Amino acid sequence: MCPGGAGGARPGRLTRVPPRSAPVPVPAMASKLLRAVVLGPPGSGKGTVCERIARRFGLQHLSSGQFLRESLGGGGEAGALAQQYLERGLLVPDHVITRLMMAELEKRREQHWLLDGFPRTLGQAKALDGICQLDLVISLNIPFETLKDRLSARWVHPASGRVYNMDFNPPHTQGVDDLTGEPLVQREDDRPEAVAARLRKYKDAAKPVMELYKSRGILHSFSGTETNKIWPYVYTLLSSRIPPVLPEEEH
Ligand SMILES: Nc1ncnc2c1ncn2[C@@H]1O[C@H](COP(=O)(O)OP(=O)(O)OP(=O)(O)O)[C@@H](O)[C@H]1O
Ligand SMILES: Nc1nc2c(ncn2[C@@H]2O[C@H](COP(=O)(O)OP(=O)(O)O)[C@@H](O)[C@H]2O)c(=O)[nH]1
Repeated sequence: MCPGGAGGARPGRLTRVPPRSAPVPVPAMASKLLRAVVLGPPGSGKGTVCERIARRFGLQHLSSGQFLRESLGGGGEAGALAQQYLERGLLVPDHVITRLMMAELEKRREQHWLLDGFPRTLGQAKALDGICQLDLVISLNIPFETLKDRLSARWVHPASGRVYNMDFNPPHTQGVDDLTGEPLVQREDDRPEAVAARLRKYKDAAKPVMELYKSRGILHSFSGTETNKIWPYVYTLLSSRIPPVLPEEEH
């Protein structure tokens, strides 16, 4: 049974993940809790799209990468294990990320949520199946050249996960995080030579996950080179499932 699901009913880029302690307004008419996933290769705009969805529709944006980064400093077992993998740009083992995500989802039984970065393998998708029936899976298909360009222009604020792009959403002051004033960095694995290998690995792992969700009729794919052009379609899809809390026009 999906955490938060009642009986048989099926029930957070500029700021990559909204503050999870902040109350999220949920419209009174939303009777079922929405369980959604955004899939896509590195640089496809998952974080950007998730942040928009989270704000417009009052969903919690749950980023596996962000949870992992937060767990690193905690001195826990999951953090220590994960660190070795993150440092090498490898996927952490399924049982580590699955345990972490299940614990986070358990805390959010009563909220609408949207997963970013999880599940990434068939094993993870099956673990998610064990606790939850997904309503919606959004897949972002972006050409390789576009991904490479975006990632080489991506700058991040490591502590918060906030993401900027020198063309698309530059920081107010170059090289500095808007909220904290701390320096922005480029990720090692965003270099063009590293990107090709990451994309290959992504495809291999994601293919069976996509096939699974396609076979269930819950996969919705969006192709293009610009998030702003894809966004209205994503907005329309979400609007058919859950009432917006903010109008579409406000980015
Ligand atoms: N579902 C997952 N399974 C295994 N490892 C994960 C998972 N999610 C995140 N990680 C680990 O955390 C790291 C950071 O994840 P994050 O999603 O922030 O960035 P990414 O995987 O490099 O992709 P993107 O460029 O799309 O943001 C990954 O490189 C990987 O080591
Ligand atoms: N030029 C451009 N950059 C974009 C667009 N959409 C997202 N970005 C940027 O591309 C990079 C990757 O986006 P992100 O949301 O981090 O993708 P993710 O890796 O899939 O989570 C970030 O620097 C974004 O700011 C777009 O339509 N055009």
